[in-house]
Amino acid sequence: MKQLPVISVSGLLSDDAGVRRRAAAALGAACRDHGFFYVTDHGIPETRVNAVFDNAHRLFALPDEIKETLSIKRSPHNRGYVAMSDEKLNPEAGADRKEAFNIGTDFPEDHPDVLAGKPFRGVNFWPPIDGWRAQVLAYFDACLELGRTLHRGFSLDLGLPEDFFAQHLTQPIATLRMLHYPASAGEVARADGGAGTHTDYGNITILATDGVPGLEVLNRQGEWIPAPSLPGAFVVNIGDCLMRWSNDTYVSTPHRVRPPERERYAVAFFLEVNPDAVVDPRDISDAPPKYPPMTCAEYLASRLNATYDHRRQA
Ligand SMILES: O=C(O)CCC(=O)C(=O)O
Ligand SMILES: [Fe+2]
Repeated sequence: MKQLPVISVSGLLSDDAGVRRRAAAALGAACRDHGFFYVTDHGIPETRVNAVFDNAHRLFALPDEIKETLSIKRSPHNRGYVAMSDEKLNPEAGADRKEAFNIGTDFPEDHPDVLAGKPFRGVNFWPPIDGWRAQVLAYFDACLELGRTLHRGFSLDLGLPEDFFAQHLTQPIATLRMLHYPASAGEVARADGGAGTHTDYGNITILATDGVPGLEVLNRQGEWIPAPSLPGAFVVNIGDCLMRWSNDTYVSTPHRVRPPERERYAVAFFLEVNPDAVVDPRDISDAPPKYPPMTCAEYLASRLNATYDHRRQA
């Protein structure tokens, strides 16, 4: 494979069960064979995607003092601003040359789960920019809907009841993450200096990138192939949580971001499932389970703790 497969999701929305089943089989083949693919016909308007990039530009242009008031170090719930070099996606390689901003599933301050301090159930931090919150949440909701549609396809493909994942996606852990990579300015740097080689942690990631190259994916032959942005398409990849759940039927695939020649922006939507959902390979596979059952929140916390110094110190 030299190029990621392209999967149209329109068939997953058909009223005809046969059409849905065929669309799910094509999706499932991409999840088994590659774990990384483009998704087209997803129904999210270009204006919505453009608006979120515009808001990412406005956010990262804020002065450092303001971004620091929104720091992820003030949130036990993985929300807020991650400063340049504060993250190591590949802990063995060193710090990533990028800054990021995380928005989680939006809860009010007085929500019972927030008051109880449940993991990943916190308030978001909002930058002081007009219209920002509403536009970003609209994009968040659109990605969540697409994520639910894809999970209906996974259920069908995996031979489960079509609503198997829906019950675990009522109030999932989900993170919309804006990313900004500075121009490498011609320095010789690590091939994965923008984002260290890693697999994603959750069930799926829905990624939009601007036209600047940088993302690369490790194919089954062990070669790094570029994953350039394709107009109108998202890049979707399987994360480790769904790989575990499916007992390795679906695969999460290593990827990295090269330090880009020009500054680069990307917006990733990481979709997990409800925090208390038990991720148990026996739900999906009859083969001997390769992983013990774990809740989604436990699994995600274990992965984030390995990525951020501030979480281990807390
Ligand atoms: O910037 C990108 O294209 C990908 C970023 C990524 O892989 C991640 O944040 O998990
Ligand atoms: Fe990633």
